[in-house]
Amino acid sequence: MYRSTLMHTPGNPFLTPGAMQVEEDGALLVTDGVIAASGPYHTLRGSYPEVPAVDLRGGVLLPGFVDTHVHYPQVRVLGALGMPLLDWLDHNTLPEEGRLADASYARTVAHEFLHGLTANGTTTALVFGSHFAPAMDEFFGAAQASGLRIIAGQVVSDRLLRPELHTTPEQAYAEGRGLIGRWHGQGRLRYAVTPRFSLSASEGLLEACAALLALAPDLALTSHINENSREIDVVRNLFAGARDYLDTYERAGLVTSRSVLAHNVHPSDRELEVMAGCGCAVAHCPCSNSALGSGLFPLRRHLQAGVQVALGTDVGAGSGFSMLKEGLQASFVQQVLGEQGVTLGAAHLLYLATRAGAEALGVEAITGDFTPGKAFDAVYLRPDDAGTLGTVVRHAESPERVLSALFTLGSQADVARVWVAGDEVYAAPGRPRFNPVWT
Ligand SMILES: Nc1nc2[nH]cnc2c(=O)[nH]1
Ligand SMILES: [Zn+2]
Repeated sequence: MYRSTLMHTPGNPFLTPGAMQVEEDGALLVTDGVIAASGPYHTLRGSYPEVPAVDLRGGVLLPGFVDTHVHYPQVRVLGALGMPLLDWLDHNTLPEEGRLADASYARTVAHEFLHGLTANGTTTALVFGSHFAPAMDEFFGAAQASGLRIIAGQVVSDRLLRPELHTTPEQAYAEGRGLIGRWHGQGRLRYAVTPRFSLSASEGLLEACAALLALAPDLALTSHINENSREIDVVRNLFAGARDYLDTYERAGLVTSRSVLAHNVHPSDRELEVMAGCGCAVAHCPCSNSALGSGLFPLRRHLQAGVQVALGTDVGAGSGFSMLKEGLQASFVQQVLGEQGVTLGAAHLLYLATRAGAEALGVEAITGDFTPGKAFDAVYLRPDDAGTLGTVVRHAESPERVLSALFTLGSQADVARVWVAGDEVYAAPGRPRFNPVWT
């Protein structure tokens, strides 16, 4: 049993006011990694007098974060500011992605990347992989050892990047099939078919991706869409017969309820309608959109069309692995949009960072909130008493204000412990260990 302040969003606060549930002195009973009961601590204590409680008072226990868009080979190139997308790819990012041809280099990067996720409280992620199959074997091996829930795949491209990053439709299919056979469905791992974006993918390569997607019903598909105006112009010229950017994927059969497309900063109404109809989700990456000057995300139009939206950090165009920071930036972007924006309160941010991500990835029956029956995937945030966040939290007048302070001021430094399916996958170094106590 875990005793803490609990906050989670089993409902959707965009549809239902009051969708966030808070238990100021709450408890979760966890059996074999699954939440068996939840409620006020004293109620659970009465029902389960013999069960020891881990005392996590003084902080807040949230569902583990779900990052729906983050690039494994880009951890070392975080922090290059001031470039638009295509320059940033050419000058900053693709040279580094080429270095993952060396499997031992890739192994080190995989560990650095996975540590970034766990240390920030992310327990589930849809990960854009490397162009190299051996680098993906290294990654999946490390991901399996990390205990995280990871959906990832080899990135494929056959034009306009750098020659060493190009494949062919035949090679992409053969390597993807091998990786799916070795890793898809192993423990907490799943495979995502991953064409980089239509700009770097011929129609033949997109068809090879569709053939991979047909290999199993629970494979995912992820790519980029409508991120930057210059990128959109290039795609328009490359696919003369396509109605719009989405159509380049649609014609290949890649737009389904298993698809998660990142960015969509500049969608047409038709694209939003098709995405909503198919149940294709959008990974909104506000830090990346701001850093690359891609634009201000039209959240209101997505919500009105009924498109599922979740959050992604988009490391390395974004600003790090913190889903708290991503939530804050999402809120800032909507504020900057003025009347066209959607005011995002703490409950919206928590939903976008947890349950919405689980829905986008089709894993909401397993993770994303603390309803009994879900896995115990959780992050324990314990601000330092001496810091500004500690001061604000101590004086906050409501749990909602505590949560918005966590999004505003919280960081990796406040992540004390992280669990996936009841397994502790991270404990902050130098923090006191919380031993089970009888209370
Ligand atoms: N932000 C971002 N957009 C992309 N579009 C194609 N590749 C990338 C990438 O690595 N990052
Ligand atoms: Zn990306």
